[in-house]
Amino acid sequence: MCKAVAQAIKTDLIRKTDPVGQNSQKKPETIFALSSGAGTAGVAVVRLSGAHAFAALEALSGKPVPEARYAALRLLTDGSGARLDQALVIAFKGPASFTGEDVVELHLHGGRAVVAGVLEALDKIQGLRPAEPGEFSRRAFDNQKLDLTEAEGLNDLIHAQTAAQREQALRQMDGALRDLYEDWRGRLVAHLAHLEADIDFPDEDLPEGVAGAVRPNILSLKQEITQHLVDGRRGEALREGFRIVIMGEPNAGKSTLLNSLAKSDVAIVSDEEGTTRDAIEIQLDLGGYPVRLIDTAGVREGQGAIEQEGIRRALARAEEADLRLVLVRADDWPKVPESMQKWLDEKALLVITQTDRREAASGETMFHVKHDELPVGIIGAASVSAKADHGLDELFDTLTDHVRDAMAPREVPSLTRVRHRRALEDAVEHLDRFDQNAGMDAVLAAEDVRMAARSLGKITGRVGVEDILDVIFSDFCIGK
Ligand SMILES: Nc1nc2c(c(=O)[nH]1)N(C=O)[C@@H](CNc1ccc(C(=O)N[C@@H](CCC(=O)O)C(=O)O)cc1)CN2
Ligand SMILES: Nc1nc2c(ncn2[C@@H]2O[C@H](COP(=O)(O)OP(=O)(O)OP(=O)(O)O)[C@@H](O)[C@H]2O)c(=O)[nH]1
Ligand SMILES: [Mg+2]
Repeated sequence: MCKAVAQAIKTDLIRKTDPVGQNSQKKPETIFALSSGAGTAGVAVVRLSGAHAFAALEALSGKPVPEARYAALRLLTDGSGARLDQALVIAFKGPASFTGEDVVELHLHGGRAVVAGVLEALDKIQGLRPAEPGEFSRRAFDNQKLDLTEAEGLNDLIHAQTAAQREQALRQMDGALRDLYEDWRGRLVAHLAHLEADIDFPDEDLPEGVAGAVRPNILSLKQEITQHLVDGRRGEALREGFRIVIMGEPNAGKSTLLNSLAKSDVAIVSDEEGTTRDAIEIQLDLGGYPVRLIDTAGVREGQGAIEQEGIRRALARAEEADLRLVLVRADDWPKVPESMQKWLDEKALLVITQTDRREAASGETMFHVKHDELPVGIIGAASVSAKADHGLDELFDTLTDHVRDAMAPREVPSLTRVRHRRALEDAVEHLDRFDQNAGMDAVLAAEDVRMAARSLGKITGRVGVEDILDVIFSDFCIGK
């Protein structure tokens, strides 16, 4: 019975670790799309990929395809002979191309009529059709030019807004995450081979069985994965933007601070309490790191349904913040409003606002926060006056330092996506189960390791991902 199970596991392992692409049977159609950005530019690039790409170029140019990977100037005309453009064209012979198929690039003049005319002419050619979003990258994946982490890195690079995002995306495209996850998977598969051999041919010299012997190795691997999981969201924050939420009572000066940091008049400011209702989000680049700065409704006992909903949203944003700026008016300090006390924790920076008013009222020349008045456990404190333009540069620098600390790359590449996080959590769960089964049931223990290896394989796309591929690639732009 055991042998049958072991055989089944082995067969499954071999089948499931087959790269997905090799199972795709039918010849894909030839696709085309505008691959350069939307809007008029000097040059626009239309890309074709598939078996009919070269024939299509011959049809448009009326000439033989130029030598692979050499640019050539060609007059393009449509089926009725109307001139479309004097274009630079390049052919890439598969498999030495981005997709692994025959690829043609048409470098056109960027005008609307040129691009539209060429796309229309291509659409009329037999065997060609417009590409779906991400379809070029999907083909590169199917032809093993990219694994999923590299494809996701490519998509991140296209959307990178800051230097640090670009750096992280390039690192992922270089295969940094693939190497890390494949290394872990490879080690699990090696352990699995031993476990399965032991099921077939038990080793009488090892009373605990092989499961007992490989247990320490597997547990230390689990430890490595767990360590990677608790990196404080740094890679994800870098991809999505680090969320800084401004919160406080009405009239604390939240919207004023947002406008100061944004250096732009984004949010309405007034001395009426409850001015801001919707959360207002802006994007900042702090030292190359992407930040989403969010102004929220002042927290108090809400006056009416709309304000109450605003406050509910404010608290929801505060909950998911990476950093909270908790604003307290200098006039109130050192009293902290009841509603803000619970938010002064290890994710909070206390910001004392409107110091000019307190100085005017008390005659203090320079307002200072006394160290022993600060709540324990918070990140730090700052004091500002928007009116006197005081402390804002310092706050800006403090935020930049904090954001850099939170997102700067480390030696080991960071986790960048929830999809990867879920798969790694699954793997850890299976390894926990292995730990429980190891001394008791060799067959179950082997199965747990196999499942953990499968979870890791899903990240790079080695196994069992057919169902999620459409979701992943449809997130890409058309032409990519
Ligand atoms: N004009 C143009 N520029 C572009 C792209 C493109 O597709 N076209 N790229 C699109 O993303 C990026 C470059 N990426 C590319 C990646 C691989 C191959 C390629 O031909 N690979 C072959 C040969 C490799 C080699 O010669 O070293 C292969 O992998 O076999 C081409 C472009 C950025 N710039
Ligand atoms: N003197 C002085 N007044 C300020 C300062 N910052 C903000 N104010 C004033 O304080 C009032 C409230 O400012 P807002 O920025 O609208 O306050 P808020 O926290 O966004 O208020 P709500 O949106 O109602 O929750 C406005 O009249 C501002 O002009 C400051 O540094 N000094
Ligand atoms: Mg406001």
